[in-house]
Amino acid sequence: MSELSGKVQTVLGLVDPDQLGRTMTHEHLTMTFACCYFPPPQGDEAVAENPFQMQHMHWLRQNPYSCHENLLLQQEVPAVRDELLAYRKAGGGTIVENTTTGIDRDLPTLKQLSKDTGVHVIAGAGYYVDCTHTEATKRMSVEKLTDIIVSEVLHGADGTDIRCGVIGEIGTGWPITESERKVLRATAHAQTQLGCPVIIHPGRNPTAPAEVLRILQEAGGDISKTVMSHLDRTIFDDGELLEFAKLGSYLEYDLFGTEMLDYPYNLEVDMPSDSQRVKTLALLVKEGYGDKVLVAHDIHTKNRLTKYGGHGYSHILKNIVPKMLMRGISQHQVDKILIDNPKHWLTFK
Ligand SMILES: CC(=O)NCCS(=O)(=O)O
Repeated sequence: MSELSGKVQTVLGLVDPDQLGRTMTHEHLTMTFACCYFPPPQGDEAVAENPFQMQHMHWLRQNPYSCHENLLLQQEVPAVRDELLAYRKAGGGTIVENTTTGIDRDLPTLKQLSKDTGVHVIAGAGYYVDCTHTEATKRMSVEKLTDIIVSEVLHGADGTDIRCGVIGEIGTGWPITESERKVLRATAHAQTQLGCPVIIHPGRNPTAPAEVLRILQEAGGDISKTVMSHLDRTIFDDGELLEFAKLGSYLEYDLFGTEMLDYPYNLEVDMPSDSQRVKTLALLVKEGYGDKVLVAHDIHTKNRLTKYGGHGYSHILKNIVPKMLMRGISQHQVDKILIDNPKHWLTFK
């Protein structure tokens, strides 16, 4: 039996799963999202150049990806440290930091943030979406990719001895590219060796999540230990959602706090409000999927930090939990979503 078995691996080492407490399973503390810059609407170029003023905050919420500076979360380490202290005060215990290769993972900073704040931080192994894969990555065999991912968990990543505790977020687009398929197969092979948690960023099409699970399953992956992220911007029809839920992965609503009229990466998408997200969680619980639901904010741009008038990492604990209770989700069920489900997912087999 490996030393990881029955434990959770944080950036500060192995911990007992009962120590995690309330857990956000999909956040970023330091990363760059420059890969996904989207040009501003015509006529808004001047605002986009200089957006961090009070009168531009609404614009920034509507167009977060159209300002280069907004995509550089890695410049905000002191603000993130303050946010983590506030998160602890609000009752938070753990954050899964989903930054993988391609969007500037910074393990020494994650380790320091965890030491400074007492929040458990779990880092992600593997690769983000195709446009961030280097030519060298694209040329690698599945076996080579598997070895790298396994080593990031067992020995440390990016030339450090800081070890990752999950694989992901593994990035996929729509359609899924050949390079992304190889990374998915490598993810499944690494998961088979390690018995570890996996988390997926699906493409923006309602059929993308099921297709990813199919590829993972064919390569031997453990779907019951895999999280499907970003369902709030991916599957909109309740019937389709319940069909997808039958496949057995964790179901993650991780864009809490995001309000935007036009979702630039897919204009077909109507981004739900937080109230609509809570309604969907209540549906999943009622239909018997309460032990599969996970939640987070997926903070990946500056404007979502409280420093810039955003909701911050404590929004779910402070505002969404009361709303969940008001909409008939029991305290017992809330505790499952925030404590028990993350704990079971994050514990190595
Ligand atoms: C960092 C990341 O991948 N966030 C997801 C943004 S998306 O617009 O929901 O795809």
